[in-house]
Amino acid sequence: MSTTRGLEGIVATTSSVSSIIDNVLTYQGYEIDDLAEHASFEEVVFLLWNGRLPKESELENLKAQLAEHSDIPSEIIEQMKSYPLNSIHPMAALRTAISSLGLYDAEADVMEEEANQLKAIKLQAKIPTIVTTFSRLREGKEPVSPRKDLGFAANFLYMLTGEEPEEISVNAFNKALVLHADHELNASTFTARVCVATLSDVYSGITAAIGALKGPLHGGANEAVMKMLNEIGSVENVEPYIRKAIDNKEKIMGFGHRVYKNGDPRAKHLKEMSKKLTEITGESKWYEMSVKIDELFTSEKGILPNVDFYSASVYHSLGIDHDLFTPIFAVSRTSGWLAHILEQYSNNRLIRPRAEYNGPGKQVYIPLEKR
Ligand SMILES: CC(=O)SCCNC(=O)CCNC(=O)[C@H](O)C(C)(C)COP(=O)(O)OP(=O)(O)OC[C@H]1O[C@@H](n2cnc3c(N)ncnc32)[C@H](O)[C@@H]1OP(=O)(O)O
Ligand SMILES: O=C([O-])CC(=O)C(=O)O
Repeated sequence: MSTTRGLEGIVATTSSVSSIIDNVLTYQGYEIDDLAEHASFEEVVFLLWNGRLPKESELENLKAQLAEHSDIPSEIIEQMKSYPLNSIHPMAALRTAISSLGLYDAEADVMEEEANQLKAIKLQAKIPTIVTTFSRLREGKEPVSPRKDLGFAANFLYMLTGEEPEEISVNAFNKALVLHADHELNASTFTARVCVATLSDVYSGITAAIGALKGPLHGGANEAVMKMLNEIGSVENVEPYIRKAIDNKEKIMGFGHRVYKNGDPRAKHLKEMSKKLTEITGESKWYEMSVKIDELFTSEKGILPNVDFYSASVYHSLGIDHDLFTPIFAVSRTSGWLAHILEQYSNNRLIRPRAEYNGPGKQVYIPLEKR
């Protein structure tokens, strides 16, 4: 047996959900550049789950279903009120609340295809409400109920603030959701597939995936980028900060990728959005600092920014709390996780690789009193 650290380069499944070939990312054959430019998040959800773009009536139907299921059980709100609201990370709250949500779905363990499709709708519809409810509760405010007449992106921003968002914010947020929706066999998606391949339920799969996304080497990096930008504080401080980090062999968050060695195709869209939004907020420094970090780190190390790097200044410009960046990633990626979960069920086999043993040789048991 031979091993590959971190399963690098190992092809672990076939999938038609998304692909990364020659640095080009596609969802069901549609290039990300095209989708980022033209598609609504709801269209992308339909695409990922059905393998084709929706017709107008199909899109309306999906939107209506998402709106219909967007309220969360009052028990979940009550439970959230009992969380230690001001000391926990919203990703921990989200992981717990999604797991609890399964308790209130009488069909959680029903394995028929139709039941699983309905669970997918419910989860996609409710995850924004959970994230925004948590955010409101910890601010000591009443949760804002979802508005059935707003689209997915607008409704999220509305539930967060209680105010109808401006079109420019909705468009930017929609594009960010589209860009984060799926990404082949990334760590959290693989986690979801491993979980449901035991024929465990959809809620377990999404809960497991949230746990994997939370880490700073994966989805948690977007919040870590904003922390770094805050620490640096000004464009002048970029160079000494980054040079010191390079000398100390520290990681620069938001850079590097297991698959993309020539750059993440999503980053340019977020960079452009960061430029526009920071100009509007009058806080161009976040964009300028990001560009300077990018130029310096790329030229010194040849390591390029990933999706998490410029998304930090984008979300900050939308007025979103920094520790909600990763939950927002989860709101979008739930669509991809669900597509992969449904695909896994449709052609399932238990996922169970091997480990090469490197522990001690044969040992003889020594009774406790003689050790
Ligand atoms: C949505 C997402 O999940 S995108 C990724 C988000 N994560 C981050 O931004 C965290 C920072 N980046 C990283 O930690 C890594 O680049 C990962 C985890 C994304 C990819 O890891 P791997 O594929 O294992 O890359 P690996 O660690 O082998 O990197 C190769 C070399 O580049 C270095 N490197 C990679 N990324 C970085 C970075 N961000 N900062 C500094 N050095 C880095 C590694 O230290 C390693 O150097 P070495 O060969 O001298 O040991
Ligand atoms: O694919 C990966 O390893 C990480 C990533 O960029 C994502 O999940 O979007």
